[in-house]
Amino acid sequence: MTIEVRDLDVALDGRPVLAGVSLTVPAGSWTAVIGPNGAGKSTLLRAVLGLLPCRGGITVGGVDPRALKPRHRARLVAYAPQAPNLPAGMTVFDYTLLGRSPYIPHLGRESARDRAVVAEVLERLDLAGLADRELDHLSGGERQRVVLARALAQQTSALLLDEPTTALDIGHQQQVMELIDRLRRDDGLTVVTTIHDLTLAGQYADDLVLVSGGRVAAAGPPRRVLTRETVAEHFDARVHVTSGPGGRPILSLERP
Ligand SMILES: Nc1ncnc2c1ncn2[C@@H]1O[C@H](COP(=O)(O)OP(=O)(O)OP(=O)(O)O)[C@@H](O)[C@H]1O
Repeated sequence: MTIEVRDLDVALDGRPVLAGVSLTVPAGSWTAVIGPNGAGKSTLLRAVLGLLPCRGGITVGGVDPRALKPRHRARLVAYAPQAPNLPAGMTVFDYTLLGRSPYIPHLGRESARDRAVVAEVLERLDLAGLADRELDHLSGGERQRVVLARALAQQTSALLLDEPTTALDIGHQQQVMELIDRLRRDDGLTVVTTIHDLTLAGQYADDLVLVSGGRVAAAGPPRRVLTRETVAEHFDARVHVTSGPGGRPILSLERP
């Protein structure tokens, strides 16, 4: 399911946040949106979801999500926000089951299949042992995986993930990135993630889109986008870039 954004303008509180943003994410591919703090990355994901008033073209699988009712939109594209509100007292299983809401009839109950999908997702995310735990009794990294679990339980063809790895230790970072990669290969998912770890972004994504000051400053394969000069210009950081496996760039900070 291809995601297309054309000449997107978003203003929040009367202030332009994104201007003239265009990008294409081919079906079954993974694009990472990178950029400095406040550049507009999360705003871009929320606009693609149809959650923000904006000007410009947006289609997911040829459909404009802004034209859909929330229930139908949630069957088209799933979203894991950076800092969601997690209801205290709710269990991991029940929270993940919320991802099945778009499939449960009004005034109806979840089916055995809905519960089986949730159990499978929890298993894949190494959360099965925490299924009965309340959300406010989880670590930050566990909470982050539960938010991802809810999005995966929606079983959409397009997945938007805002900073899916920030609170995770290195093992769980790798596990989550490998899982996302496997899902898109096995199930043909189209994935867009924002991510701050540039090396991690470059290791996994097919394409990077660098958003800076609300505009697309660079886009393309990681080795073209992640250059020493680009990182210096847009992040004000000094890095050394080497070529890793498959020519993918590996960045290390250089002390001034
Ligand atoms: N509801 C809002 N009203 C007004 N301004 C907002 C609102 N939400 C975000 N902004 C502003 O829009 C800009 C872009 O924010 P956004 O969260 O998209 O950035 P980001 O690139 O995701 O940043 P970070 O890397 O820090 O998460 C920021 O200047 C932010 O202060």
